[in-house]
Amino acid sequence: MTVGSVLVTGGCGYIGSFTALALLEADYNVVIVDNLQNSSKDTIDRIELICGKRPEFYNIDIRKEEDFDKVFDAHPDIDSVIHFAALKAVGESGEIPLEYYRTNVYGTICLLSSATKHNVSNIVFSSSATVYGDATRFENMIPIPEICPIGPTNPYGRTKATVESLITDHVEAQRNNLKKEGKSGDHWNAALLRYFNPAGSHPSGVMGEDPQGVPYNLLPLLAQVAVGKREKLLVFGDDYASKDGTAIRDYIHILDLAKGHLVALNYLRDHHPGVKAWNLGTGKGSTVFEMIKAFSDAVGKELPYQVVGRRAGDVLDLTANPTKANTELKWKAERTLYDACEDLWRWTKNNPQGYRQSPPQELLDKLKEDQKAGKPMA
Ligand SMILES: O=c1ccn([C@@H]2O[C@H](COP(=O)(O)OP(=O)(O)O[C@H]3O[C@H](CO)[C@H](O)[C@H](O)[C@H]3O)[C@@H](O)[C@H]2O)c(=O)[nH]1
Repeated sequence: MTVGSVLVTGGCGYIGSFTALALLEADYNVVIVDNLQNSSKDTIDRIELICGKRPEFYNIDIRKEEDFDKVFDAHPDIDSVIHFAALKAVGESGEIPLEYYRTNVYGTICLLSSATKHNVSNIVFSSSATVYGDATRFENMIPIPEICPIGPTNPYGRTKATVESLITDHVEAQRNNLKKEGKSGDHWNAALLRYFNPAGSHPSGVMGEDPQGVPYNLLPLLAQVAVGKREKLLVFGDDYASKDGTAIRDYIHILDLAKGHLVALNYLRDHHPGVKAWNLGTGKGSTVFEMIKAFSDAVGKELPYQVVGRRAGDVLDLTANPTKANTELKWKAERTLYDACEDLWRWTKNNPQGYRQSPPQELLDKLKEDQKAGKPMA
């Protein structure tokens, strides 16, 4: 028995694949579209390995509305979409902003236009805490609540903020237009999920983040230092106004984040709230030095680093106030930073080539044992 069918754009990527897994485990049908530019199709096999169900997959370009049309035509049961597909490197977004707007903004226009033709009216959008920019410019806005005015500091963040407006305008227009026709527009809903820094891997060690090319996020880079692929971590600035001078982020375990998408989708389907923004974070900030220490502890050795200058576009503190999601969605991050570091290390040491090699037999045997014993994996 399935509870519904969901299109997951970018479903082979890090957060997308874990969300696809959470949806399948909650008995949703999942259809993934992904162009595999920064992800691997092997993700699909790992999802199936863990939950015994396989999402459908289409390799499409989200900048082509007709590609979406074909997928929706083939799956008339889809009524919801979770939209991850996007370019996401902050630094790169300053070098090729047109590509960022073309993929992130125009790609979303293609999605919404096609979705509308096919009566797909629940939209969960993968936004980012980046939309807030430097929240320390206001008084009392750390940890950051959703009412904090947005003000992204880089083109990537501005594409996310633009897409939030785009989705809001479209959903509100659909609701109003249907009302004018004397119909209910209540089935048009959107969740704008502003999440903080995703971290960690699946506890089984068979699924994790597998960035293609050079990673640019702190934890994947630290993981490369731990396995000797990189000599040391460069710490971008120790002159911030934090307790140790390094910048503060709210690191949230990937399984908690994936669950947040599931509960947001269920909330849209059950409560028809219109458009809502929710922060998905833990409410606890950690500095870069604290993260180096936490991951070094998980690895069991000191990881070398060198302090260099600040990275352009970085801000001092992005820590969530997750109260709104805690109360409205009844969702709370349950896993600790320690869990995230342990899980990331298990994934990294067992899969040094990411998805390009099979996981070690002992992990597969352990997974089977846990499944037989009915142990919940997520
Ligand atoms: O080699 C590195 C990489 C990062 N950092 C520092 O580590 C912290 C985290 O940096 P990440 O690049 O891992 O993450 P960001 O906070 O810059 O951005 C991430 O989290 C954001 C929300 O908080 C957005 O979601 C964004 O898409 C995502 O990449 C920052 O203070 C950064 O300066 C380093 O010191 N050295």
